[in-house]
Amino acid sequence: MTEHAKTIYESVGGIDGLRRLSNTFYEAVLADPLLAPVFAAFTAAHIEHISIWLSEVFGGPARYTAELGGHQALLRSHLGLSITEEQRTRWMELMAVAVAQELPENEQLRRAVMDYFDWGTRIARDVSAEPVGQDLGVPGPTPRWGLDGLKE
Ligand code: HEM
Repeated sequence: MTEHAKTIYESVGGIDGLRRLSNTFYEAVLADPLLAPVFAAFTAAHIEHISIWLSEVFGGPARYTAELGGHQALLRSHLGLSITEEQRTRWMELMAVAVAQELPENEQLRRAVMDYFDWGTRIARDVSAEPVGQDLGVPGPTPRWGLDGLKE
């Protein structure tokens, strides 16, 4: 019998694991002089929304698509933020610390998660250069990410 290969979502402890990761990460973001100004409009709902998004990307339920506007809404929430490469790099550094603190000690798992964030933050940075209200067309469905990277 072949064992069911676990999704990243399952391996990190489902949405509760992703909530812990998000909480730890945003605590650091909001204390960071380079990133705090970008998140001036931050609310607690942001942590829940990112946990729901990450759950879907990492192989859990498709709730972001069903309840929060899906891939297009995710992209739209970054319009107009003008994220610099320096800010993106700091975002990654703080996320690496949160991943080391909150995720299981499994190097393959941690690397796959950080690979997703490296990929996703580049998209966020590029979209953020476009003005608020920009028509993004219809993006593909919410990406799904596994231990081997982006799934087609
Ligand atoms: C893989 C990378 C990323 C993911 C998965 C992600 C995810 C999200 C999600 C789900 C939202 C919507 C939150 C909501 O509905 O309340 C959001 C908004 C936002 N994101 Fe990102 N994001 C990423 C990268 C970044 C980066 C690199 C920055 C800036 C350095 C950034 C800054 C923001 C800001 C300022 C908002 C609006 C916050 C607010 O509404 O209070 N994001 N992001």
